[in-house]
Amino acid sequence: MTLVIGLTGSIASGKSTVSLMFDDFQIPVIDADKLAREVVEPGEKAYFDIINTFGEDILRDDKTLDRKKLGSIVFQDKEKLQQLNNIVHPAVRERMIQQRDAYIEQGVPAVVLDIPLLFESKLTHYVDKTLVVYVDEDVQLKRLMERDGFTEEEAKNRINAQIPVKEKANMADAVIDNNGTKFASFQQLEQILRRWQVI
Ligand SMILES: CC(C)(COP(=O)(O)OP(=O)(O)OC[C@H]1O[C@@H](n2cnc3c(N)ncnc32)[C@H](O)[C@@H]1O)[C@@H](O)C(=O)NCCC(=O)NCCS
Ligand SMILES: Nc1ncnc2c1ncn2[C@@H]1O[C@H](COP(=O)(O)OP(=O)(O)OP(=O)(O)O)[C@@H](O)[C@H]1O
Repeated sequence: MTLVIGLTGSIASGKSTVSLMFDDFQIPVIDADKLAREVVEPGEKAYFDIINTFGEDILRDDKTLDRKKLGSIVFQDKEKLQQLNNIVHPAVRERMIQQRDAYIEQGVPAVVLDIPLLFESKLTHYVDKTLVVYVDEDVQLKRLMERDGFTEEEAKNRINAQIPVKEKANMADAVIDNNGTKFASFQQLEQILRRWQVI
């Protein structure tokens, strides 16, 4: 039996940081952000749908998507964000399910679906257990501004496009408190995986 773990959090709460730690336990990770980048590469259906909806202005000189520009449009306009989600999400889900099922078929003990919008998009039925990477809001804001060079307003727009991470923590089967060091988070992950009997 394969345990399917849904890993989530809020923007810059530390999902990617924790997702790398699964490597130490030989547990594979399927990354929704990565798939969302693949499905909008030039030539893909979602790429053309995005140009039809948002215009050629959101392309860079080399015809790839200008993600910063598209982000600054959709994160200040809920309707436009919804339009983008409607284009990108179906293609991401299809690839995610295909990959999840291939791992289940191989009989691995556990597989992780790293999905930022696991709760927002009501995808919890894709997984057996939910794991939330939590940080306090002030730490989240600081790490986001530092990592992406956003102003406070830009960072808050992105944070506000998701359910507050505190609420997600309340809905989760397990929570990693990522306010401390990365090593402290690693130790919490190890304990959770032992409790779930996958290591
Ligand atoms: C708007 C886009 C082009 C901005 O790209 P950018 O490279 O700056 O950010 P990236 O994709 O790496 O996402 C960073 C983080 O932003 C947050 N985020 C991304 N998309 C969304 C969204 N639709 N709603 C809320 N938060 C989001 C997530 O926490 C994600 O981890 C891009 O995020 C996108 O195409 N989003 C729509 C697809 C989507 O929902 N992806 C998330 C997982 S399926
Ligand atoms: N415990 C920690 N201590 C210090 N810095 C951390 C810690 N965890 C994560 N960070 C840093 O905070 C930033 C956000 O972390 P990360 O990129 O893992 O978040 P994320 O949830 O994957 O973000 P996104 O939703 O944008 O994909 C990164 O710069 C990362 O190096």
